[in-house]
Amino acid sequence: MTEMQHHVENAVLRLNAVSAGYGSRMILEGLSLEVSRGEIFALLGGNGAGKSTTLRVLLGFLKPSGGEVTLAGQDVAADPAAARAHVAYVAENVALYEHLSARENLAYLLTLAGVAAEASRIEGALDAVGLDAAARGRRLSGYSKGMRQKTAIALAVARQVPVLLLDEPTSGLDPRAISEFHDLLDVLRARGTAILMVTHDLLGATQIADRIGFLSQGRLTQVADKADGSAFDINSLYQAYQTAQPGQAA
Ligand SMILES: Nc1ncnc2c1ncn2[C@@H]1O[C@H](COP(=O)(O)OP(=O)(O)OP(=O)(O)O)[C@@H](O)[C@H]1O
Repeated sequence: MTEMQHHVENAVLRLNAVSAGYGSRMILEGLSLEVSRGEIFALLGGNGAGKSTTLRVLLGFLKPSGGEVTLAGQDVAADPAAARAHVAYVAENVALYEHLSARENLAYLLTLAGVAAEASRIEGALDAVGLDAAARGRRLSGYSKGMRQKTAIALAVARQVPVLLLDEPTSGLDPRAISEFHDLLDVLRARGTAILMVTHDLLGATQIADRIGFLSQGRLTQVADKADGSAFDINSLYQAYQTAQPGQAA
């Protein structure tokens, strides 16, 4: 297999020259971005840069006016429901059932997703995310934000989806919860999950991401790759971030 083929086959999440917007207002203008198996891509950009719009396009809720979007090889525009079967999306404010326990949430949501809700699958997923065993039978209404997030990610683990989309996952988490969250992302990366994480946390991104991209005016203006050590220096990235946001405070 050639280098090029290898790259394309490993790209589980792929946006190719995507343009999308609302009415006549274009937000994404020829955005190309790929995330491979076992890769964490952090997407940064100022308010209104189009990060959430990118997630909406990936989830098939906003149809691009140009370009292609594929998840695990499935064209999103051709069959959004089929594409969504390959992806788990964890919003900033995790949407789960407050009156149900973590176990009950998983059992219910797995059933809705058409996945067998066996106890062993549920416990295995809750083990993988490190949710305290004593809390698993308690209602979510008493959970911290970090525990809710673990529960939401456990659903992704139990569904065995190849793609995970995270929207500002560390906002509102304390340093210890952020560190646990990063450990969890490490586990998912090792399992081969392709992770796209929208964040404002540049420091956290340098700690956990393999690549960091800056979105500005509907395009990726900079992509830093951890494999190139110097490119992951926080100071130069901060400057790149500022440059990517003309007229905006970072
Ligand atoms: N449903 C909508 N209809 C019209 N315009 C919208 C809609 N949703 C978002 N926009 C506009 O699209 C632009 C990009 O929004 P988007 O939410 O993608 O930005 P973002 O990068 O996620 O920003 P933030 O960091 O503030 O969450 C913004 O100017 C926003 O006002």
